Amino acid sequence: MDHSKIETAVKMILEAIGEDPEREGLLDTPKRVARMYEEVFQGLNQDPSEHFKTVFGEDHEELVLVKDIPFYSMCEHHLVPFFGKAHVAYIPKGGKVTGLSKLARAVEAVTKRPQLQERITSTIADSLLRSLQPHGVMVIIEAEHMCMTMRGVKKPGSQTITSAVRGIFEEDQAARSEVMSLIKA
Ligand SMILES: Nc1nc2c(ncn2[C@@H]2O[C@H](COP(=O)(O)OP(=O)(O)OP(=O)(O)O)[C@@H](O)[C@H]2O)c(=O)[nH]1
Ligand SMILES: [Zn+2]
Repeated sequence: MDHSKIETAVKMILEAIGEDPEREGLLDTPKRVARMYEEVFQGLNQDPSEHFKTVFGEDHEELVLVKDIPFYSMCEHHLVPFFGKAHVAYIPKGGKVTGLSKLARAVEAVTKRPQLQERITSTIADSLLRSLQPHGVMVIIEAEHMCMTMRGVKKPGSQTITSAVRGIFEEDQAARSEVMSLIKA
């Protein structure tokens, strides 16, 4: 990541809003923001599928759900945070299960970029589907968008829920309901 470019840009924004980038409290701000962007955008060069290379041979062809995975992302329209919880469910096939933490690692890789909630949801689902070829995948994300709470339409507390449903979950209403009730439990 080009830190000096970020620093120059942040200094220009501070000047543009009528601040004095040379005052004591702001002197190190461009450097801090560059370090912060390095951290919050660290998923940009990551492929979530990389995490699904850890595969165990386990004869479990029933639901696996990791729920309440906290995440923070940045809305690509306003570059302000949106954050919430991701729930990732799949039904393994052919004895291929992945490490549970890898589901959370995939969420990290996909959320730490300028993003849209819909794209996060479908990217995780499609990546899991391609990597493990399971019977089905279901990803649900619930989030609060700060561009809708602290500015603009100003609706604090509003939640956006997105889902991506693949494979067996597309036809099987009971399987979808099982996931939904476990998420709510
Ligand atoms: N679909 C989708 N929209 C998002 C997401 N994050 C932010 N947005 C929306 O992106 C839209 C951008 O709309 P614009 O009209 O181009 O920008 P704006 O004038 O700042 O819009 P307002 O937020 O309505 O003030 C807004 O409606 C946001 O709520 C997201 O993850 N998914
Ligand atoms: Zn936004």
